[in-house]
Amino acid sequence: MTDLKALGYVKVQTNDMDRWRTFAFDVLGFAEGSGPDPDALYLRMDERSSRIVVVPGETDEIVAIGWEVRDHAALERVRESVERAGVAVKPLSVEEADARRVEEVITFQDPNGTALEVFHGAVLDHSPVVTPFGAKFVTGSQGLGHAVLPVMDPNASFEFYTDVLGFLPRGAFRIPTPPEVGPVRLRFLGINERHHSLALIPAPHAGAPGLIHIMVEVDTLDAVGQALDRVVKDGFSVSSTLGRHTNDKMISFYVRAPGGWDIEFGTEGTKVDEAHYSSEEITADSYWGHDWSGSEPLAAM
Ligand SMILES: Cc1ccc(O)c(O)c1CC[C@@H]1C(=O)CC[C@]2(C)C(=O)CC[C@@H]12
Ligand SMILES: [Fe+2]
Repeated sequence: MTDLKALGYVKVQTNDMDRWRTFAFDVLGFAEGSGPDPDALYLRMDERSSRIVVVPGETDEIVAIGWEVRDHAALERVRESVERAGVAVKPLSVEEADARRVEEVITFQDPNGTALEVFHGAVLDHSPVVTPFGAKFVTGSQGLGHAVLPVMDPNASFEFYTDVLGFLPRGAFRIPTPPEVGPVRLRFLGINERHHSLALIPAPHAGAPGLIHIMVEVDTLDAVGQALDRVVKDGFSVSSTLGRHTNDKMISFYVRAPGGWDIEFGTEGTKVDEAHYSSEEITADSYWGHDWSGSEPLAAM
């Protein structure tokens, strides 16, 4: 049983803040959130003050992934488990926790060098969530969505996330490769009813951007279609056309964010009942759609 409850927040940096501002608010339709850094963009989806934080930087890359636990006791259990695995854990200061709008937060690196944060006690913003095009994001106990990370050592990463952090395997997809390459499996991992909060894709190199995609879910197909219309109209690159995935049943499209990774924007994700679930291997990524042929190469691949 894992103490991690949900994907809480994601922080990324970019060298094109202006394009990101347009992308976040005018195209994808996030609400404007709040936070302490006047130079940052705070993307709001729900009663949290922000779910995605975009800060200026030299390079485009992931800064931190925030995983949520129930309370202080759960945070202590995670800290002990990570330390037992031989990984150094750093508690962040009260000021650093305040800046993240949480009560307490620790940080450590996953085997790929990605900075993870584990926190409890999110501070809520009770003002209405006013998204520019009226979209409603699906979050709550399912968290903000999912993150897909490139990993250089897939087995070490899978073992860390399952054995140390308690993620549950939620199936795999064997990526079609020539026989001489051997099996390459994209692995899905969950911690709540969302089919996957994390997926790991074997990739050749570490470093920027350290991210394949972030998925966010809205509550209607119309909101997905309307976002896709704005993506095309504003000249953002559609990495994958609309399609329905075979595992989480989500209807989504993928759009290239400034920085060489994608936002997956979807709806109709199924909910997993862990009491009756077994891990399965899908043999196609989608029932229909999801044509990647127009995609610019991912920076991580
Ligand atoms: C297969 C799948 C099921 C559910 C998801 O939410 C999901 O993101 C995926 C994987 C999509 C995946 C990708 O993001 C990068 C390029 C990939 C590896 C492909 O070339 C096929 C599947 C693609
Ligand atoms: Fe995805």
